[in-house]
Amino acid sequence: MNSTVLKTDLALPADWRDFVALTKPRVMSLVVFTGLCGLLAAPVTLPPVLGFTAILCIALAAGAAAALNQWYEADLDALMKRTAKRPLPDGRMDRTAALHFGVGLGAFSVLLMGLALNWLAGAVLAGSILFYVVIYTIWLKRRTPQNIVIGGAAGAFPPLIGWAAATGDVTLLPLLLFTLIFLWTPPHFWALSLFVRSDYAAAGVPMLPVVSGHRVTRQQIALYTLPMGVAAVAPWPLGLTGWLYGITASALSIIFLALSLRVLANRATEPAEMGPEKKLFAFSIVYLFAVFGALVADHWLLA
Ligand code: HEM
Ligand SMILES: CC(C)=CCC/C(C)=C/CC/C(C)=C/COP(=O)(O)OP(=O)(O)O
Repeated sequence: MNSTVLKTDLALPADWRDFVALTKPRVMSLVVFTGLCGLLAAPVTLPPVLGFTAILCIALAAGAAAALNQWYEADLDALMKRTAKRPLPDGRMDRTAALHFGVGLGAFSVLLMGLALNWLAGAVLAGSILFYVVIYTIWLKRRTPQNIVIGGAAGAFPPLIGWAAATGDVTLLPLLLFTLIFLWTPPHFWALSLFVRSDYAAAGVPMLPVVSGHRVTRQQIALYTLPMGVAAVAPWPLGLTGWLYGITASALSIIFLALSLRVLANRATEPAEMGPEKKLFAFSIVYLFAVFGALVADHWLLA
């Protein structure tokens, strides 16, 4: 954080809606869904109360990480159109409230996970909060265009945490699910960054399209999509899932690849209303919901 005077220094008392907004609930929905699928695809079925507690802990931890991210970067959020109306830059909440909320929620989620489920799940949950806040937000985001490649690992942990909560260990399938989200994050984010490039440029954030331009970003998107598809399909030939998952993941990965090739072929330097980048970004979200949904359907219907 720099020492710029922000509206947040003069903030009004926030109401509960501002605290909900601080948890980035729409992004959290996919984080929680992948965590739930990791838990439901595990070979151990938890009693419903424990399963619910584990998912609640993942949701609270993701909300805590989002709050701490916004506590640290209120100055950046104030400079970008997309984020200027968030509770801190808009002056509806002061930074200390966001910090206390984030630390409290994060500590509570980790303790509850450790005590109610197991400490492996608790430790990985703590690690993912710290990864997002310290490695991505504080260390890498303002320094390198590789910020989201490395920092994106934070968002890849939830299925592994769900699995660890159910079984107390981590095997090849949750590691492949981690790898899938890890490789999905760059195309997901770089597609979006191509059409909000001017926001990042105005805020001085070194995202790939700002530093290296459209062409390189589009090449990198296509480059990550290939191993992402391999990681998505791999559990099927390895015998870790059945045909239902395998066929769904293959079909969706082919569509993802086709959309990324359209992005690669695009030469436009101004964002279009429904250009290939917007389509790929929207599809990236549907893709992850559908692949993880298929994993659970496969496990429960074919097991
Ligand atoms: C470093 C990694 C990531 C970065 C930088 C990133 C960045 C973004 C950004 C900037 C948005 C625009 C929406 C907003 O204003 O909040 C977005 C949307 C979204 N992201 Fe990501 N993302 C990352 C990883 C993830 C992960 C791991 C997930 C879930 C597994 C995810 C799920 C979503 C969803 C569901 C949306 C749509 C939200 C909406 O409908 O408004 N993202 N992402
Ligand atoms: C369990 C647990 C702790 C999960 C964490 C999940 C996680 C790391 C999700 C990352 C998603 C996300 C919105 C990144 C935004 O980057 P940004 O902060 O640069 O986006 P912004 O520009 O919208 O603020």
